Amino acid sequence: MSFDYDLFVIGGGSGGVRAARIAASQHGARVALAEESRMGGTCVIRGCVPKKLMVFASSAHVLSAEARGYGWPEAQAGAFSWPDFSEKLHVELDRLERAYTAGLTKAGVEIFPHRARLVDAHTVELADGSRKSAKHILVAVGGRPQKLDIPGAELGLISDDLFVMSELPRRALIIGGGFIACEFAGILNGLGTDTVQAYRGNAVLRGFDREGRELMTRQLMAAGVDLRLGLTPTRLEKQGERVGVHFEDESHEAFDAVFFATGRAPYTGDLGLADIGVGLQPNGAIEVDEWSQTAVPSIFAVGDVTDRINLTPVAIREGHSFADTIFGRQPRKMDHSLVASAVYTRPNELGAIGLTEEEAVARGPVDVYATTFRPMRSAFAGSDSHVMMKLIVCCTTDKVLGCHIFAPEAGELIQLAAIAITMGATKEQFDATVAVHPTMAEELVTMRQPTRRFHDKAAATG
Ligand SMILES: Cc1cc2nc3c(=O)[nH]c(=O)nc-3n(C[C@H](O)[C@H](O)[C@H](O)COP(=O)(O)OP(=O)(O)OC[C@H]3O[C@@H](n4cnc5c(N)ncnc54)[C@H](O)[C@@H]3O)c2cc1C
Ligand SMILES: NC(=O)c1ccc[n+]([C@@H]2O[C@H](COP(=O)([O-])OP(=O)(O)OC[C@H]3O[C@@H](n4cnc5c(N)ncnc54)[C@H](O)[C@@H]3O)[C@@H](O)[C@H]2O)c1
Repeated sequence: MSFDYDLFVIGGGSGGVRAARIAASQHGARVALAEESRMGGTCVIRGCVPKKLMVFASSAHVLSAEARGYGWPEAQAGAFSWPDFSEKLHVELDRLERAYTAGLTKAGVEIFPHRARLVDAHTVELADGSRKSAKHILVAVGGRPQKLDIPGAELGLISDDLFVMSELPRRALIIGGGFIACEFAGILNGLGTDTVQAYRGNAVLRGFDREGRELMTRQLMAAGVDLRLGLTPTRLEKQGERVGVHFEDESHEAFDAVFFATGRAPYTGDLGLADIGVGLQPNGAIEVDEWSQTAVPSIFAVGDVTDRINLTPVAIREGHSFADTIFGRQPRKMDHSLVASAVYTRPNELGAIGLTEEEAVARGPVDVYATTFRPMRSAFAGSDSHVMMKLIVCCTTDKVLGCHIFAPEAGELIQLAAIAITMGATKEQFDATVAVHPTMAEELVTMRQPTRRFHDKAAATG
């Protein structure tokens, strides 16, 4: 049977672009890709990249406060110009979008600027009505932000909206306590918006190490975010130009903008997947095996649409592994067992890899090496900001099972710790590493005595 292409990719985001480019340029496959919106997807256009640039923009007050502590009494951030920043931001995103498109074109990938859906195991239909056949189809359509199912939810915004606002809200509510809620609360607060964050739990960032969560919760409050724990909105209503919000505790307040940061869901509606036998989970995620293959052998899926670990480097690695396996005769699986991540806030970020203390203790036996301290950098400047370095060590193998860092640039630090931990480094090897002094991260190689020992699993968990 002959096909128009060897591979048709649906979705030009992190996973789809990488798979298409590698299949075409390194393995000589005939590849086409459909993208319904902008090339680059969530990470480049409405996620990691604009978010991180906004984190940098929002750091000015923290930096100027530190400068005052270091003998620059007049250091002030001054007024922030959203129009200036926004114009520059969009020039940069346009440049990146062009670079992604050029990379694919150079690799020989044919691009269709349309929405695509599946017709059968080897055929996709584009929004212009044309149909294309392919030996393999890769679904890499990502996810979409989810609002809460409450009356008036249509008055609320989602993360995509932050990057295209014509002006910054004077007073904003962010609903949620996950990655996006914490990063957005930090950004808006840092840019001068009066920011309220409502989270239903008792410490933000569920799933992260408990101590890190508590430090992040305190940091958000200390930075000026009005973080309200144990609170959920029940209804939104129009209140003139503003949005009125009713909460569970029967309180009511008005905001210029309300952002739902309440999770994302795989974007599989109306793709025709179930009709052709592709298995879906209740939340719409495509079911795949360890090779990212669906129940239909010619159809594969990578990235957020599979709801495994929803991070850009994971989508990229899954897409790359798929292309090498299918077109390069180099079978490679993505290993999801050790993936580092970071939450980008100021002054400290939270970086993590591997088991949290709570997960490790439940498995036992483990030793925990942890230190929380005021580093000389913030102490000298007169700030009360505390950092944390933590290693979780298996008592049987001496392997470092987890590392948690709450510190300035923790994203950068955890990236380096992740190399050693992915290589299977032991605590003895961490200890054998000579410190770099004076740094905060030297604590990772100088903690000699366990802070807590959990040798009896029953006692530890009981
Ligand atoms: C605000 C925010 C901040 C983030 N920050 C980080 C971070 O700092 N670090 C990190 O690692 N991750 C971050 N993420 C997560 C990261 O962006 C995603 O994990 C990553 O983009 C997933 O890549 P993907 O290829 O699966 O999907 P996407 O990048 O979402 O790409 C899917 C593409 O498919 C297109 N598409 C969808 N349906 C169709 C269709 N039917 N036909 C044609 N095209 C279609 C979409 O338009 C989109 O371009 C962030 C996410 C958000 C929302
Ligand atoms: N720095 C990063 O790497 C980064 C940044 C942003 C996003 N991301 C990725 O994007 C994904 C989506 O981010 P997110 O912050 O939207 O999701 P999330 O899963 O991290 O957080 C969702 C939040 O919404 C709350 N929530 C969910 N349902 C609720 C309900 N019914 N009532 C009240 N609260 C509710 C949850 O308690 C949680 O605090 C992340 O999981 C992550 O994989 C990564």
